[in-house]
Amino acid sequence: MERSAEDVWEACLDHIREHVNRQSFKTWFEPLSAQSIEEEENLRKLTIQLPSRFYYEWLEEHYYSLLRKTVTQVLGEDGRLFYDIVVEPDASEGAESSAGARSARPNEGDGAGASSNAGAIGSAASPPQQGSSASAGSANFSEQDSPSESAPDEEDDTVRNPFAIPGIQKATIDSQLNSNYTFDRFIQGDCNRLARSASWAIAQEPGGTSFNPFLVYGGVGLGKTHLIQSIGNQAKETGTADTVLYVSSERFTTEFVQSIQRNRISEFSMFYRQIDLLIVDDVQFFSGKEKTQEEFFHIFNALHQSGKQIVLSADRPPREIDGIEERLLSRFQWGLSADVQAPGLETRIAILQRKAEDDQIDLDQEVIEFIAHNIKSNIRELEGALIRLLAHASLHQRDLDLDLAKEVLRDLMQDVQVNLTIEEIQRIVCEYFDINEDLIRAKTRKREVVRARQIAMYFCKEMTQHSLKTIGLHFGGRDHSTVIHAVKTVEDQVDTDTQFRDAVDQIGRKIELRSR
Ligand SMILES: Nc1ncnc2c1ncn2[C@@H]1O[C@H](COP(=O)(O)OP(=O)(O)OP(=O)(O)O)[C@@H](O)[C@H]1O
Repeated sequence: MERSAEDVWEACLDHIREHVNRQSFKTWFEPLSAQSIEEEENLRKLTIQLPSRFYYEWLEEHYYSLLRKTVTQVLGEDGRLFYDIVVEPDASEGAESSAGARSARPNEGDGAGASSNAGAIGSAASPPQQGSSASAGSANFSEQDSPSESAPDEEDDTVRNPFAIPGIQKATIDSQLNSNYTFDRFIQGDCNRLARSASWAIAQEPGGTSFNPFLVYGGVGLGKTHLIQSIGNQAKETGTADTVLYVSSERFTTEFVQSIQRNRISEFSMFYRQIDLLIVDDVQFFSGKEKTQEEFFHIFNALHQSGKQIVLSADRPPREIDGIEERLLSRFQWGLSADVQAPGLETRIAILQRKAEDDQIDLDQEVIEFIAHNIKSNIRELEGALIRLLAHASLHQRDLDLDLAKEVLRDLMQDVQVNLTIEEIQRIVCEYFDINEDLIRAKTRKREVVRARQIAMYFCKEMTQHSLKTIGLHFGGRDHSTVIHAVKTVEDQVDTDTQFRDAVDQIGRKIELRSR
């Protein structure tokens, strides 16, 4: 008799339960539910529902192999696991896109915070087959043997309204916001007080304060994206802005270039002029891109003149951003610029406590304090330490106690290469393969360039604390799923190809030597 989706997923859960600890199981697997089981093209496809995009990213990063093995065990070699991210409650429009998500072409409506999406895990030894997607948070993989990468941005031809939800006729704009980035989850401290207060004021009355534009600046992983997205989420929730859009400057640039290629500049420009609250992350990436700056300048003026709110972030004060035209730089400073700094001890403790609470992790205060005492530079590292601790506890079936924290942090300290930058890794990898560095940031899919790009992404993930998003951005605006795919491709090939493994080892040693 055919087994129902629930039965199949139950069998999967039984298998998973044996391989993770109780805490991890409760946190990451219990909230998932089976949606459907289908036979298609000789594949047995089990679809499960995930409560949020965050789950998708977490499962992909931490439990990919386990899920792959589980699906093989339960469904056989032809088994495939698909994800469907449940429509988030505030996204009423998402219901329509949810239905279309699994049949949509890759990257239709691509973007963080889309209300639905789906990804796939293949049970065979190869990386997952293509999962159709309506969100940047979804899987979107290419074949293992293919030299091409899965770079959703490159395949997207929906320039007309890049952020519209597919299937909806009127210009319903998907805000691209991550619903986890809220004020509620943002811990205030001396390091971010001004930026946080100004953000809150703006969210109450977008365009109605003198903080327009509002620019948040500061170093890596200090909460800029979280804060500026909180403004968008809050404004949407309380209805102070109808049309909110979050976009990275890299994504803006890519869409702009595509609109030129497709002769659709006026549509591009019209699209941005409809936004009531425009949030642009990492504006330093506009540096040196004259045409994009010009377009952004006009959009900025149009929005500002009609009282619309503009929120920006940068990794340094506006005056220090090179390669941006003076007229744009001066506009960046019209309103308010506020910095975020590295958090002090109390704030670090509060952040860890909050994270543990949100993720329902039982953590002793002494463990929290130990992490907070030892990880000082940025909040992403702090989160990284907590995640690592969870992963170790889960993988080695250990208690989350101080002893484990000490072991894990020692490893972490050894792993993090001091001052190692993404650019440095790109340079070393390109030198090794004797290719021009610009190529790995360009769109070329030549086999040798793709290989170098994937290896460089792999080392950026392994040896720096940058987020997948940031790594992707440094490789010509690729998104985080491309980085995940690159890392898996390299890991798989290291396992099967000794020549390739030697090359990766040698590059790893070169990076280590130069980064000390
Ligand atoms: N004050 C805070 N309270 C709670 N979580 C925070 C805070 N600041 C940052 N975080 C968390 O730290 C992580 C990194 O933050 P975020 O991505 O916003 O940093 P960023 O400054 O934009 O970094 P980058 O420059 O690399 O883009 C996120 O998961 C975010 O939720």
